[in-house]
Amino acid sequence: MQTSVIGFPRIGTLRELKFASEKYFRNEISAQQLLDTAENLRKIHWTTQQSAGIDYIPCNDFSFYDIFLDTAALFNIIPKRYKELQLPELDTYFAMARGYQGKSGDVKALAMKKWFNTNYHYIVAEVEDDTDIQLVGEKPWNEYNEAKALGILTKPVIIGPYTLMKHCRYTGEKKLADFVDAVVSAYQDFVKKCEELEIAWVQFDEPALVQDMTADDIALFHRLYDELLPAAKTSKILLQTYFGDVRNIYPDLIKMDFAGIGLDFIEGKQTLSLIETCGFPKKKLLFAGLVNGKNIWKNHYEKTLKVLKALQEKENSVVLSTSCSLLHVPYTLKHEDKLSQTFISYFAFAEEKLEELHELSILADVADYSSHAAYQNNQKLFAQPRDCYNDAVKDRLAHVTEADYVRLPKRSERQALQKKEFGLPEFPTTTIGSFPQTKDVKANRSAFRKGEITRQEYEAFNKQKIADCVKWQEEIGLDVLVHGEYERNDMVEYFGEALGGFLFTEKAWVQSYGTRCVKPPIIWGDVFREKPITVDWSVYAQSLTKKIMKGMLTGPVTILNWSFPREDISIKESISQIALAIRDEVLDLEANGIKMIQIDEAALREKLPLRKSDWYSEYLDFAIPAFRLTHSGVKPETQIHTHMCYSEFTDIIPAIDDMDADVITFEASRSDLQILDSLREHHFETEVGPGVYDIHSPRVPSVEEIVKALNLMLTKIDREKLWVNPDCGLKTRGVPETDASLRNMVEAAKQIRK
Ligand SMILES: Nc1nc2c(c(=O)[nH]1)N[C@@H](CNc1ccc(C(=O)N[C@@H](CCC(=O)N[C@@H](CCC(=O)N[C@@H](CCC(=O)O)C(=O)O)C(=O)O)C(=O)O)cc1)CN2
Ligand code: MET
Ligand SMILES: [Zn+2]
Repeated sequence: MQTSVIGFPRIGTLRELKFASEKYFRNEISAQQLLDTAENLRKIHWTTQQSAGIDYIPCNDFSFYDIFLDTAALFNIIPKRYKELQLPELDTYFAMARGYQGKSGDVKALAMKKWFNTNYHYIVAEVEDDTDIQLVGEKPWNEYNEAKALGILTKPVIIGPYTLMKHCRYTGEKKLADFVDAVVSAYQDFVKKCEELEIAWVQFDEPALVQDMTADDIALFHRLYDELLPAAKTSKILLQTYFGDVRNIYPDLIKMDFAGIGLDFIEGKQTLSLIETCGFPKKKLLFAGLVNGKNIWKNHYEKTLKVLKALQEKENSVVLSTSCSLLHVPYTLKHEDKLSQTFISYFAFAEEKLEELHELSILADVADYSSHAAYQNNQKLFAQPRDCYNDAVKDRLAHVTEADYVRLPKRSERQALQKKEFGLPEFPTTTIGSFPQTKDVKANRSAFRKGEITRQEYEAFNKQKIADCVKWQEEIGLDVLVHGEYERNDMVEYFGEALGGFLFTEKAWVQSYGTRCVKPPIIWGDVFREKPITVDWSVYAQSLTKKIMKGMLTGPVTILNWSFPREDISIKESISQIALAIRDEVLDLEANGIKMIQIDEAALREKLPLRKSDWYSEYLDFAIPAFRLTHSGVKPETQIHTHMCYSEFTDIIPAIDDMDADVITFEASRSDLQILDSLREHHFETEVGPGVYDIHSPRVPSVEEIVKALNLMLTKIDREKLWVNPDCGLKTRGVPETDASLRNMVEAAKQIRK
């Protein structure tokens, strides 16, 4: 059986691309040096896949920032304001991704959005009325030729026309429909170019097919491909889907002229039954996504082989594939020196998944695989009990009652009490929690980890940072302060390290956006809190100021969503366990004099199931109560804040209000402020701080700009409910821009109060 990889991590085993790109941004290396690093990485990634015996190796899955933006740029979808900067091609690209403030002008970055149900983010390309969509780039073929020179024949990957069109923003009068002809002809040119180079296979990624599709969507899909497919005469087109099943369009797909169709058998709940009921054409290749591209547990060979055998019995031509790009898992287990072999034996990262693909493809071809060592070893692993259960946790969860999910008194009463308690000015100013994670902060943590300094020295340094941060915030004139989160590497990894039941890794980085990576902890067993986690830091910070210090926690849904979850118990059970652990922390903070506590649920909206029909039954019905469980035990005067990274919750506003927080801050500055209309429409009760500026870019917002944003907000939100804050934490920012931005923000709040 042949094997295929949808996409491979591009950041490098040890994040070489991240470090090179950041050096380039700081003008420490030249563009050529960055390009060289990239070329070298691609070489390693291709040869690694080749030596693992992978048959369909992707190219053009490499990206300096994001593959969606790459596809847009390939087709000249570049807004005028970036072209007008007249920068070299690479810098125009980075200007779209990161914004640009310099000699050539001042433009914000394009919007960034989460990529389906992952913690990866793509850049939302903008189509303007006069955007002339056509093939202008060379990237896929440069990479193809680069691999070819190494003796490796690859399949170029691009975002397919349907997903591209559905995920672009149309900023002028013209709508999606007005660009269909241009898009078709641009993709036809793409295919032609592939044929000129005698490329055997081309992969069109169409994850948008796993979302609910209307009749219009299906018609659009036909419109695009019915004209495009005839252009492919010698090159074969693989229609690749992932993150779910394609139930709305499957019967159409199998009738269309694709040479191969890639389906997700991991998240696609109905994939198998679709094949069973509608069949799969014998003359097409079925790329069966059976090796999980999103989680890090070893593949259970017995289960996978059963599916493969069933597909083979029906005489399908099957290529074994990953369920999605391996971009979403870390690169390799090789550098995990501190995890014991027992733990390691349960995991497979990207490199190890190549091995799984290879082993499975061999087993699938033999009649009796059960006598093979690879199979037997795998069986042994899954047969032995894992040391991961904790009876006390199970018992506690069993005794949670309905009342534990309800905070009293009701919010409107609490809000009145809290107004008196805190005596804050109108439009209180605050931040989301983290302050710049400067070099010294990371170096201190790194030295502590390597055992170069003592715990006392490590903590003394962080305390000094906190003290400086408190002083800094007082000087800027912020109303509600934070301690700055200097002790945290990442908001989720930090709690993962502190909670029982979690494992953490050393080098298992996964790209989140651009050069930014996360190291998701692994939920190994039942989760519990051993001892207070954040209390000392918060109490210390509060002792330094008369102003209110917000305690800072991460909520259970986000901790779960940004970790690698267990596969042996339900997500709901894991989330509930984490909720109880966070509840203990909330109550300890309160008992130690912390009067405002923010429980971040940055990822709550992010993991909403891709199909609306699953939203409540499979998610919100337990995610929202889990959040309430964390804070229902506090006094009426204690103010509970939450923070969400995306404002795109128009369609679940009642659910968000139902979290029963007193205040919510969220990201609104990169998107339009439509959300505000919806909040009003739904009589949203929670006080709100829609971010007044974008922290994902180094650009400093002017006072006027913020005043304008606030004035607009005031047309939609009651004045006694509006907070003033950036749209997310400041950890990725530098000190100078943070200082300037926050001062402008406080000044803007003052002007508005007048
Ligand atoms: N988990 C998670 N998901 C999220 C977010 C988030 O904050 N967390 N935010 C949203 C946006 N995504 C983001 C993802 C990552 C970062 C981010 O800042 N990542 C940092 C890494 C943070 C971190 O853990 N840093 C480590 C340091 C790791 C490191 O590079 N160490 C060096 C050594 C450093 C030294 O000696 O100076 C090394 O290992 O080589 C630490 O502080 O301890 C980065 O990529 O630069 C920000 C936002 C959505 N998803
Ligand atoms: N409190 C966190 C911070 O400020 C929330 C971040 S949401 C990604 O960094
Ligand atoms: Zn955020």
